[in-house]
Amino acid sequence: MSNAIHARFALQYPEFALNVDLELPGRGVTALFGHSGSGKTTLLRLIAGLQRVTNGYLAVNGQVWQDDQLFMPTHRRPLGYVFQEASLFPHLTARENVRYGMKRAGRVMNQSALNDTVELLGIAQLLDRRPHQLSGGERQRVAIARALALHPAVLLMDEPLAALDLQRKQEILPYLERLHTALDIPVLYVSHSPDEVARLADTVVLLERGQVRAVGSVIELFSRLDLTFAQDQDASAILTGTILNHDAQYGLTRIGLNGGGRLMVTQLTQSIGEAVRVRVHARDVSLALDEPGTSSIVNILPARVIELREVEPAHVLIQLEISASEQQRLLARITRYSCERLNVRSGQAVFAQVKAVALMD
Ligand SMILES: Nc1ncnc2c1ncn2[C@@H]1O[C@H](COP(=O)(O)OP(=O)(O)OP(=O)(O)O)[C@@H](O)[C@H]1O
Repeated sequence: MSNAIHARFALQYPEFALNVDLELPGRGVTALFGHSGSGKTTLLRLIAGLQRVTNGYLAVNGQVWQDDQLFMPTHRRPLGYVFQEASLFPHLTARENVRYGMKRAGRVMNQSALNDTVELLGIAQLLDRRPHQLSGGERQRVAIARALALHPAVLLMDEPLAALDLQRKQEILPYLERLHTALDIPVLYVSHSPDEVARLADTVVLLERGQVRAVGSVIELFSRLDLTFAQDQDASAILTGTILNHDAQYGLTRIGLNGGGRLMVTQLTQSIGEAVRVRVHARDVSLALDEPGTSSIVNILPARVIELREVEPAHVLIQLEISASEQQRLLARITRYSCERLNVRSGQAVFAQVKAVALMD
């Protein structure tokens, strides 16, 4: 089902108004992204039924959870909710906490589904421990397993990494990354971190002051010059491709970009043919009008200038198209001086020189 969640809510606080009408996909991770106070948590709580407004409408997989006549209470909604801090029962082991989730669902999760969840979150070694014997990241993984044990129709996550330090975040991210491919239910993931969104999201809802500013694929929204992602110091674009080969002698991996073009990155562990997403920061991309000859930069991609925008007095952000058929876009951040010297204009054919590439999955 392409659009499995339909949510329409209007809410008015003395100093804040939320007004959304959203159709969201039935699979993959949808990030609810926005700055502090933009209404992310409020929207998640409305979907969970933890907060109630009149005239709201919510349907998940064709099942109405709220309309003018009906308001399904939270405990009857088939959803999993993961909070900023794992709210595990302190007197129960991790296994008992997960089983509690199953019992609450009123169903017995079959052993193989349970094993899959335990495997997905890598918690097999932790099942006999109590919450105080787990790190913050481990507790969150158990909390996610418990939420999944409810057999939810949707998994709601409210900044599940916010309470963790950087090291714990790094530990848990690979488990969260698996969610978009492993689960066949939608995940709504509240975040105010572009890094997390770039790594984890398939779809993004960008909220600004309680309004939906944009909805679309993470790839599309990151490369748009008019949105907050590109206006950030860490502006970046996301490219998709597959592993072509590894060069053990130089410790490099070659990636074939979807739609054409190649990128060389430091050696990866993925096998040949595997799909990967890479993130390229705008500050790591420079432009040349002619194909550069001898250069220490190995990644040079033919591109076409789509759009330019001044971001600060001294810099210009440029959106480049690498492949028209696959909608592969790059961002380049160059000085206004260089931009004028090269006389960069939209529609122009250029060469993008990519200094560094971060791999995401
Ligand atoms: N019960 C309430 N009464 C009045 N105002 C509220 C109430 N709850 C939230 N707000 C206001 O609504 C706005 C949105 O809050 P919300 O928690 O949804 O934002 P958020 O995007 O999740 O922010 P953060 O990233 O800081 O958690 C804020 O300005 C907040 O002060």
